[in-house]
Amino acid sequence: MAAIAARLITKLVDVQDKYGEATVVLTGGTVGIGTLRAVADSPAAPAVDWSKVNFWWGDERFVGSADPDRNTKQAFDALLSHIPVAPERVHSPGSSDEFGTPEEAAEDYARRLREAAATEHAADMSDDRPEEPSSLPRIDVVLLGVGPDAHIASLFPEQAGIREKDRTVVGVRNSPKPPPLRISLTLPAINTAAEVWMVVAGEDKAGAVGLALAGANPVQVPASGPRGTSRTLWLIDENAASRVPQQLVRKDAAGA
Ligand SMILES: O=C(O)[C@H](O)[C@@H](O)[C@H](O)[C@H](O)COP(=O)(O)O
Repeated sequence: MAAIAARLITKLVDVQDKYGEATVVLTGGTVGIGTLRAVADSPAAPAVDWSKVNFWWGDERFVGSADPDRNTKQAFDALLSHIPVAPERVHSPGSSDEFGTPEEAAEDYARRLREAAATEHAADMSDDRPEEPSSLPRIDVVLLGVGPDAHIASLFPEQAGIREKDRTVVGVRNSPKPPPLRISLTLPAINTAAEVWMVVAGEDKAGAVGLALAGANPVQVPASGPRGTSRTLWLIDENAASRVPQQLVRKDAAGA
């Protein structure tokens, strides 16, 4: 995960050079959180101006705000509490302390994303600025783990979330991975990002990765759906890559 961390640090520095700030969407799970820990441990971490990084989450478990299951809490423990973030740039999805249902928390999160997009639109003085603000701010990098069933964020095979076409954020019930209640960005929202990085490790993911790279239908294999507008990177270890045709594997990515 040190290699993914180094790549992320470099990316954030590059984006800050270009735009003055950078926006990253984090994920939960062992690889997502392990990557953040590796960023915190990296001697290159101070190269990023962390006070000018906007943090959002691709999904969150709908539990109490102090629950150790919260992706945001795990991200704070792994990285955010070790770097000088600007609190107003850290956009944690709402918890079950603040909202009665995951759908209400999803609506609130979608509203905050819209507001960030509107603020960005108002500040954009460029000639090619669109007339209307979009419903999402510019996203530079989305990190996504992949489950053994090929889920990404909290979009699970055959469930309503992965079929969602209109909304940017959905409430999720009956998640096969505990806890059952979650909120998640939708695939159309994820696919507005410039870069999507699939971060995957372990042999139990090999089937999911193989099917995704073979171009399976995202409703059955959500991991085949994400596409960054500039690029989509698969940063996977050798075990997770064991069912990918060898011609598609670039060895420098192995062990990432
Ligand atoms: O909240 C979550 O659980 C996730 O965001 C989920 O999508 C995760 O990223 C994958 O399940 C991969 O998790 P692992 O890296 O632990 O396999």
